[in-house]
Amino acid sequence: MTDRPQTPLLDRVQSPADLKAFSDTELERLAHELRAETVSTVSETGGHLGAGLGVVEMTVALHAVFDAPRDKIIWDVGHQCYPHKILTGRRDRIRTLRQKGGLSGFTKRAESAYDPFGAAHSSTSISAALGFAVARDLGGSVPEGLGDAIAVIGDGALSAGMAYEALNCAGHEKRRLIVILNDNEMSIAPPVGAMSKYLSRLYAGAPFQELKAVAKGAVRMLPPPLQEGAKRAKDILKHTVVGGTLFQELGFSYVGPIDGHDMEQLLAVLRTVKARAHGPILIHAITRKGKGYGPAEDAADRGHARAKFDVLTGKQKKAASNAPSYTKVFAQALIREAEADPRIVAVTAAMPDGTGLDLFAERFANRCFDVGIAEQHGVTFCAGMAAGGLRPFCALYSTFLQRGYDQVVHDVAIQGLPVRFAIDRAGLVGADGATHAGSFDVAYLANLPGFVVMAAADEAELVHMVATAAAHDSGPIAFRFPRGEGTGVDMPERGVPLEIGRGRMIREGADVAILSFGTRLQEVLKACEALEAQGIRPTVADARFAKPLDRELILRLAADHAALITIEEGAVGGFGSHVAQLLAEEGAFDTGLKFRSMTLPDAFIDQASPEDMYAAAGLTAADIEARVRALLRPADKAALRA
Ligand SMILES: Cc1ncc(C[n+]2csc(CCOP(=O)(O)OP(=O)(O)O)c2C)c(N)n1
Ligand SMILES: CC(=O)[C@@H](O)[C@H](O)COP(=O)(O)O
Ligand SMILES: [Mg+2]
Repeated sequence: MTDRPQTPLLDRVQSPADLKAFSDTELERLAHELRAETVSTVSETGGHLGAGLGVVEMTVALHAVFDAPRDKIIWDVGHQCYPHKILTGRRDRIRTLRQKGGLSGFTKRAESAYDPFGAAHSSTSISAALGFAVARDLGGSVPEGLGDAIAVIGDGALSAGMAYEALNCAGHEKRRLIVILNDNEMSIAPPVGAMSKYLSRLYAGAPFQELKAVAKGAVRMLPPPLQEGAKRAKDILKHTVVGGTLFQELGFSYVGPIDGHDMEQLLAVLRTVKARAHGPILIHAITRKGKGYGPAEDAADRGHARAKFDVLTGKQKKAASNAPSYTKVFAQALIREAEADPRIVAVTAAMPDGTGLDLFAERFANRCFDVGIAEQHGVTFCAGMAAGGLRPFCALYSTFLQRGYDQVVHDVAIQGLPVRFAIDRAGLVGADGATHAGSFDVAYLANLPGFVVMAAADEAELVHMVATAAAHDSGPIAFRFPRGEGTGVDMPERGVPLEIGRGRMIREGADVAILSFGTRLQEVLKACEALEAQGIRPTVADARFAKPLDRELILRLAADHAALITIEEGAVGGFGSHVAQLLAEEGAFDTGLKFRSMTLPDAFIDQASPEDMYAAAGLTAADIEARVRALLRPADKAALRA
């Protein structure tokens, strides 16, 4: 535990209502305390740091001016919500963030009435806020009441198509709706794209400088007509920026740019907007990611996410690694393939570090594309490049690929285009919890005609799968691998393409066959040791492919064993379901084969360590052992041995 900061004002806050009694000067001091409390918390828990530090003043000002939970404050992504959680009655549990049984690292409806809408994937806030605004206007009813709807969205999140769909609809609806654009000129990596440049231009000029200069007189900076009444609000708001803005063209009143760390200015703007605004209004606040904590502010990622760290130095407390991460192995394998094949290109959707494509970009700057938070575009962009004769690798987290599913079906699969999907963060990911679990990709890809779907059992297998994907030109292909370290196996210099649809035998036994798909293989092998000690001899195979299935291998396992168990790090409807379908079609059950499919349960699993999450999912070595024993009742075992 670190030395906790002194927080006399914060100590008086049980709920946002307590902020109403504070003077503006006290609110400013409260923000300092809240920032210190946030740093201290994340130093103990790890988690998302920089984004929360950047909205400390905004959080205080919003809660001081508006009346949550009646007013709905919707944080986009939710990774910046720790200060909000501290102010909304969760300070006593804040140091349980992202841990088993603790607070979620994101906003979550089940956790608090102050989290009116859950998030963790980006760019949903404006749509959700507009939904609340319509519910308010059309007589919807919720226990806390329905007041203002306020979306706080980052400049990075504003690169996603969904945000524009919402702005477009909100501008048309003309309902009172407040959107705060928290512009810190950062995504996780530096932001990309023309929109980002446009936002910079909006505040690069004189107006923001003027606002800064007169920060102390922020009320006066608001165009007088705003104070005069609603009928001229639109005009007033327009004057804080030179010329019209895209947002105005979309039907929003535009206020800004304002200094998102200047409490006086924030309070003045929010109070005026609250009192006067009609229709949709966008407040453009300029902030700095990591604000107020040197080691975060000075970091290239402005302290986006951190392991536990020392507050004084910012040094993170990371466990030493025993093996390279799957992500790095993927990136290096892709670089090797790309050295040999100039047609290989790679796409990331705002996650260059997370997907390892930062390494690829260092080597092949003009063959690597960061499209921003735009998974849908990223998928179709790859489809276009594939149609044009390139060999695109679309590197996405499993959970974010969900965003691009229609594009996968309509633009890639139906056209049979050879897009290579490198699916990182497959399976349960730990502290980010259910929103980030890579549970569904096998289920939603292996049902698509023409798709090849692979899962790596270890990092050497991953290298071969990268090579397999590079060589596969006849249609779409996907390979999945988990977050974190590999197993430490010997690594090949370069991958060798696998035969499509062929699994591999790991060990020959007799009593039961275990067919593994993905990295649960390590748990299977551990279970086998325990089973051997009890006189049970399992056969183990690594399926490698969920599609096409290795029919020959599976039918042989079924024929040679009384029982067959599949195991995977994916939801029901994935690999095991396809195996069951094959066995049923081939009549394997008619001859009495016992079959079980071990998958993730039909439930969303809350955050914990990956190990605890897999225990909750019933996919550990002990679970496998128990499943085998339950299947092979003593009578069966005796018969098998005879
Ligand atoms: C659909 C989706 N893609 C990718 C991510 C990963 N992600 C989380 S936060 C983030 C950056 C968001 O940038 P911004 O909205 O500007 O917020 P900031 O962190 O700068 O405050 C990204 C890419 C995500 N959460 N959701
Ligand atoms: C908020 C968000 O979506 C990302 O910051 C995510 O938490 C990154 O996850 P990894 O740590 O697995 O890269
Ligand atoms: Mg940002």
